Amino acid sequence: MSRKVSHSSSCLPEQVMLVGDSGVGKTCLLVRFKDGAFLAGSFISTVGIDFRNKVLNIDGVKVKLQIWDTAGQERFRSVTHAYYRDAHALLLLYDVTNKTSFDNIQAWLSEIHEYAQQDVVLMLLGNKADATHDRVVKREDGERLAKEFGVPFMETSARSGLNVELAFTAVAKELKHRSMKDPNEKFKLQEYVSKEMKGTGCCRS
Ligand SMILES: Nc1nc2c(ncn2[C@@H]2O[C@H](COP(=O)(O)OP(=O)(O)OP(=O)(O)O)[C@@H](O)[C@H]2O)c(=O)[nH]1
Repeated sequence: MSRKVSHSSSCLPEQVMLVGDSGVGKTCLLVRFKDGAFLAGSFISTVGIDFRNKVLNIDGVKVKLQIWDTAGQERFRSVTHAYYRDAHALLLLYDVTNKTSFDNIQAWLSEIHEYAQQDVVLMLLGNKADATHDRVVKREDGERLAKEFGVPFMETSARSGLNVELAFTAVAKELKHRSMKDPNEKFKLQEYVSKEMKGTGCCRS
């Protein structure tokens, strides 16, 4: 995707899309990030696509994120396809308590390669890391898969807030650096994520 103008200076929003199977927690992750709350209770599936805006201050520069929450259900897949090409970043989620959602990541990646821009910023998130008793996908499995496909990875929890801010901030930093005119200023998303990431042990955020 060639974006010659600086989005930060032209105030155009950076478009970040949340994708993954139905029920992995895309809406909850967005609500946690936007409002700092967890949507507990009955699960209402997203219909089609929804979006929220949030402005982040990244190293003194305002970065506007327009975050699209897509429906994970198969029947809305054609709607989602239409939005891929305009996305600057994709957060691909699976649910650590749902093996099928993890097994489907390869299919999601194929879809992303087919429909999204070649240089789209991509990050893999293993959500519901708080659900220790129900966990069926180990963190190492997520790490292995991410390494295999060369994408940054972290576990998150919309319930506890673990790494939620970090996931969006990391993407915003990468997008900001890409839109800057100074090519000498390099930002390494993978390194930043590894440095800042919190584990799922005793010290959750
Ligand atoms: N324990 C736990 N439950 C979560 C977490 N995130 C979401 N959930 C629960 O998982 C269910 C589905 O969450 P949603 O955010 O609606 O899932 P979605 O991916 O947006 O689903 P679709 O809209 O159908 O694509 C809800 O019952 C949430 O309360 C989390 O981090 N931890």
